[in-house]
Amino acid sequence: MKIVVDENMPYAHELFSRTGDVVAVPGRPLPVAELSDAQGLMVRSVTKVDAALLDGTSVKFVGTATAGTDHIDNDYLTAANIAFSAAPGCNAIAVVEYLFSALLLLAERDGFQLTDRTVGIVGVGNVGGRLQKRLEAWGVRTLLCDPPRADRGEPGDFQPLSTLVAEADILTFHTPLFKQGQYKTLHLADEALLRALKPNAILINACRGPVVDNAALLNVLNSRGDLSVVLDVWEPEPDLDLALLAKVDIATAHIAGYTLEGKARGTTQVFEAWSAFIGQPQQVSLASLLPAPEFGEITLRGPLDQATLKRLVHLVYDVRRDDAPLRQVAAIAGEFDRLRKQYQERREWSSLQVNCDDAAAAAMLQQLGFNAVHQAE
Ligand SMILES: NC(=O)C1=CN([C@@H]2O[C@H](COP(=O)(O)OP(=O)(O)OC[C@H]3O[C@@H](n4cnc5c(N)ncnc54)[C@H](O)[C@@H]3O)[C@@H](O)[C@H]2O)C=CC1
Ligand SMILES: O=C(O)C(=O)[C@H](O)COP(=O)(O)O
Repeated sequence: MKIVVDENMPYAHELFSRTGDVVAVPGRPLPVAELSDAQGLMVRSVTKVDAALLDGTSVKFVGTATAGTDHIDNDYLTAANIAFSAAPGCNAIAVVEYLFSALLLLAERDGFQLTDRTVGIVGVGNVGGRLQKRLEAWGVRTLLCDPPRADRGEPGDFQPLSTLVAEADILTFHTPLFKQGQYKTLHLADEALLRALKPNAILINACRGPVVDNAALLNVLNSRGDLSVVLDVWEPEPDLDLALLAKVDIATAHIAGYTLEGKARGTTQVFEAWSAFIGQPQQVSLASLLPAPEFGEITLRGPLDQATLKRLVHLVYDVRRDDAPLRQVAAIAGEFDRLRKQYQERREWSSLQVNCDDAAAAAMLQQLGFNAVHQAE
């Protein structure tokens, strides 16, 4: 049995070779000839999976080790009787930790406390929901917009997008990319929305580039110097607009979800689905795959304020390490994807044990997702 996997998928060789012969390939462009005799195809978001890729091949199962699925033609897969599985939520923690790093940096630069700001979260699923919990644990007011969940009558104080635009100091997008339909998100942040943002607002997009109209954003930034912008995703990728990049406060190459844990979860989720599909169901323990982190344990003495939280967060991950390289190479063809393929290992906050002599600090850090322990002295 031949299984073709994206080479940017940690642990894929180790896991999938339990069930067949594994061939690792680049995802953009993917060498189509490898698929003619393959039964399984495991991709990431950079590979468009449709009739053009799969017609005439022997592929019977497609897995994507990603949360987003806008690169998958589901109608085609159903019609062609090809099974499909994604990895919902695999990298949600990574995206939330990316956002905290960015927000703590902007708060320090502009001299504000996050607890004095209102954060509007558009799309309250795996990412948005975790973001809400961690922000609220820190004492930050959130406003939530998720029309599909509101229409299903799910519990939650869901507001119209216009309310978030009017009231949020920070507006962050965590929706799928829907190009059409009742819940269309393509250019959800259009020129009118961007112009209506509050004075000194912060706009964040870490879901899919086209959810924010990038041409409109550049127009608005040319006339509104008060806005701050954090972009992890771009319209288009990989050839992003260099004029926009120059105007953005924090800019990264679609790596918000790139913790080792997040990627490994993605691989294990699709491996488990694949192994069930071929009738050899296997469960994988993430802990058995992951190496020890670079920083394993630290002691925090005294209480936890925003400045201390920022230092702690940045011990594990500081988004500036991904901003600078993008600015250096964005103009060079192929470099956006190279940055993503050769991504320096990054871990989640839970990989750091924080020993605290202050019980309240330990309790807070636990709520935020650190492995915090109260050790009375
Ligand atoms: N930058 C990165 O590295 C990453 C990006 N993503 C992107 O972020 C998106 C969200 O990720 P998850 O939270 O894991 O997905 P999810 O599917 O768990 O949550 C998405 C939420 O958006 C809501 N939604 C759908 N249409 C909406 C609309 N028109 N307005 C407001 N809300 C709407 C859904 O009801 C759902 O609650 C993914 O679809 C993916 O495209 C996800 C992970 C990593
Ligand atoms: O999971 C998603 O959705 C993402 O956006 C991924 O983090 C993107 O990573 P690649 O699949 O493009 O490597």
